[in-house]
Amino acid sequence: MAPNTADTALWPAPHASGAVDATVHVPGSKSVTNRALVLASLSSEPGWLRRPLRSRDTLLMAGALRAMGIEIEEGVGPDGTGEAWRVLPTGLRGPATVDVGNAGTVMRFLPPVAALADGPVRFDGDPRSYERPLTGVIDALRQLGARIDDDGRGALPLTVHGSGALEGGQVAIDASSSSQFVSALLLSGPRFNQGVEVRHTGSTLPSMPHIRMTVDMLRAVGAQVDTPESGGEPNVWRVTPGALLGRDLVIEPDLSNAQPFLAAALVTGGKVVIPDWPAHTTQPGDRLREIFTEMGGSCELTEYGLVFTGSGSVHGIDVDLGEVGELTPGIAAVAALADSPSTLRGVAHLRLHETDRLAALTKEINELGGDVTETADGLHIRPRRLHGGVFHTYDDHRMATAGAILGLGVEGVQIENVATTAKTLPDFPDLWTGMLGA
Ligand SMILES: O=C(O)C1=C[C@@H](OP(=O)(O)O)[C@@H](O)[C@H](O)C1
Ligand SMILES: C=C(OP(=O)(O)O)C(=O)O
Repeated sequence: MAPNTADTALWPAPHASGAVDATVHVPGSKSVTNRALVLASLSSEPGWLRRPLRSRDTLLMAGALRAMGIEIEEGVGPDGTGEAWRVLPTGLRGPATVDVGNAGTVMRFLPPVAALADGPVRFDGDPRSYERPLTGVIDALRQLGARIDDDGRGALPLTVHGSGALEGGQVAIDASSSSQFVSALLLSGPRFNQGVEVRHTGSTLPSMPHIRMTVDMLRAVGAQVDTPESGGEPNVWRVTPGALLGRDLVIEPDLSNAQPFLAAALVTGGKVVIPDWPAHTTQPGDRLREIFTEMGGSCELTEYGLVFTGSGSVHGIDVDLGEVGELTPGIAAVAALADSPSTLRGVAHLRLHETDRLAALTKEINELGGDVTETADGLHIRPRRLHGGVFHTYDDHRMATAGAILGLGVEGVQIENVATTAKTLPDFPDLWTGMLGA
């Protein structure tokens, strides 16, 4: 299937002439929006998503659920303000065809949903989606009673032969390559006849905050979930079968997409305010308050939102990003502009993200004159004086935003295919130039 139209045009990344001082309204969270769409589709009553993210990944999720018979009406919310989507769950139908694009959430969260449809559901996507791991989901669904046709590689393309119900029960998987395997099975678990018990058998498990997000959102729609943190066995999650409630959910801003704007305050010694930063959240981007403070900034969480201020100095950091891997490209970009070296650890699984992010960051920063080396599970970054040049993005939204951060401090950086930010943040170029007052 054809990838998202690649835009090979070069976008001159704006160079900051001084300290930024801006308020940036960041659109809704990809991870929350796509979980909310799945849960609302599996509910026994209609629900609302308010301030959903409208981006390639969330529109692919909505399109896929619609293909399986769910009605999703896009409009304004019950109180007449702001965008809201109304989800009307109906029986899940096949035959259907799902385009996952390169969305991990779509390719992992929907095969379990498809197992509940009453006919075959064919999954296909961008060329990169064929390379991203899916074994945990495919093997688990087979153990739980589903029939799946694939080409034996444990990846897309594939067809799930839904039979209207799935027995469910106990399953053991290795989710060391993606936390999304665990989230996928838990999200549909309440609708399996016996619910589901997922046991992770691998030695590491990335992105724990995203698994907590899954558990919290399941509980918010009435599911009963037992977790290692609630006194259960380590690495075991249990979801009891039961009906899910329709909710009226306000989607939080995407804190990982707030990262480039916070980085702008940090590298220019300026100030950026992100309204509606949640006081409590499972989003991994919340760790930026601590990480970017250690790198030289300071922040204050007010009722209005997060106020983040750079000091004019940017320091290197030695940090394990295993829990918050999607923050790595932005942290690497800041680290390349710092006054001391950095070591980013715990992120070997990033080699299987939108692109091999460790290889891509190393190559692209070094081509601007940087000194980055790959380690077994991360990056060493020794800041050097950088120069302008083309920053390739490999259809990876976070490579594009990382390049924009570098451009603030380095004149003449040109980002290839900035349009790839549409995966999770279609407004990025306008928000960025707006922040800079251009
Ligand atoms: O469940 C989610 O919404 C996500 C989980 C993480 O995936 P991995 O565990 O595969 O890194 C994260 O990197 C991705 O951006 C979103
Ligand atoms: C890894 C990411 O996305 P996906 O949901 O496609 O895995 C990401 O957004 O950084």
